Amino acid sequence: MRLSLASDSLDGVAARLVAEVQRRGHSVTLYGALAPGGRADWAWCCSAAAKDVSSGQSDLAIVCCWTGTGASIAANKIAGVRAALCVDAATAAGARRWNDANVLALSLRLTSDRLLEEILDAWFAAAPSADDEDLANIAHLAHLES
Ligand SMILES: O=C(CO)[C@H](O)[C@H](O)COP(=O)(O)O
Repeated sequence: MRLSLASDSLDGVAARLVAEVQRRGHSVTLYGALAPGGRADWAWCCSAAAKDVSSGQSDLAIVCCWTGTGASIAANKIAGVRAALCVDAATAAGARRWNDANVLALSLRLTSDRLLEEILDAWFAAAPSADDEDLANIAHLAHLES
């Protein structure tokens, strides 16, 4: 898959994130502190990664900041984006399955190297649900956005 990755700093697991995503065979487009030269503030770099998903340039995005909150808020401002701040593997799997989340937001403060691997494994393994109830929820999000 094509992934856009953004982080406002190289603290914590940000650098490892790039390697872990590539190790899983995905191509990456980098923003913020992951791509020196670009604007690294969380509102800018995380929304830029989310715009790639909205435009179809990327399949998914992963956005990071110290808390993960700014990253998720910025991404969720972009049309068609459903960003989920995940702190463990079960939450990441649920976000993909029930929320059809197309952007994963991570906290650099909370996410250890081990946790990163677990979250990414769960995130990539899970697929959006085809249940009517789940699809209705996602459709309602689109309605709220329109
Ligand atoms: O968590 C964040 C936003 O939600 C940012 O990573 C945090 O505000 C960055 O702070 P600083 O630029 O002082 O390192």
